[in-house]
Amino acid sequence: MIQFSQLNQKYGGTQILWNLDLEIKEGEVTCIMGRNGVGKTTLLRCLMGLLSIHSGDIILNGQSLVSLSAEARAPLGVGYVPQGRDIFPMLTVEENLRIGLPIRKDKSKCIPEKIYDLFPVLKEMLNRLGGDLSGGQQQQLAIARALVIEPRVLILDEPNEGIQPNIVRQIGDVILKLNRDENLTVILVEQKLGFARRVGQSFRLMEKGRIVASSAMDQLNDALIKQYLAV
Ligand SMILES: Nc1ncnc2c1ncn2[C@@H]1O[C@H](COP(=O)(O)OP(=O)(O)OP(=O)(O)O)[C@@H](O)[C@H]1O
Repeated sequence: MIQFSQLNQKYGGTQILWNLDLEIKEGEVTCIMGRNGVGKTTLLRCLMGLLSIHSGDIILNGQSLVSLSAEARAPLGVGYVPQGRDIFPMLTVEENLRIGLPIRKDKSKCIPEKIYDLFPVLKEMLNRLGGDLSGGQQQQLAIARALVIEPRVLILDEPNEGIQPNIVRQIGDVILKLNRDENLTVILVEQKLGFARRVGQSFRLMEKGRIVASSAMDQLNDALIKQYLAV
């Protein structure tokens, strides 16, 4: 579904991604894992068009994305929940959610009821400012906002950072439900091993801007954890 080929990315003179090859399979929850600073967020930002790449290609369902602007990528069915959530604190919950409506294929003017079924807490807080929500509620809002566009692939960058356990569980339930019921493809950058094992079907381990191991989640063994994840 998504293929990264020989991707190279640099911040100024500092190269972060090195000839990176990666395949994301349709209908799978793929966890991208690795220690801090190995380039996980950089990879996602390249996919979303928020960073330009030096060379290589990113192909979504047969279409190369690299010449497309960030604005042109979301309508292809890519929903993005960035690290740190990036909700609009001075807009209400409803206004945050409505941002995605123009991108929907059906051009609906209403937020689908499904969003509130997945995140009931948001329905109770529609008129509250985004900045007044708790961290966990903001994360749920960020995921809901990405789902409003009806993505075929949902990209989540460390959705559980700083979030209390009961909300982490709810976020996991939502990912599992959407994957099971709608065959949603999910790319999840995740540091928490337990969460990755619970929701992920496969993993990709990164080190120094390269993919160093890829397999089914049940193959993520102690040796790999020690080599590429333990701090
Ligand atoms: N805007 C920037 N300018 C220069 N270097 C940057 C910039 N953003 C990130 N980097 C560097 O690129 C490298 C990869 O960062 P990135 O955020 O992609 O890693 P990560 O694997 O997502 O880490 P973390 O788990 O801490 O979020 C790091 O060395 C970081 O310092």
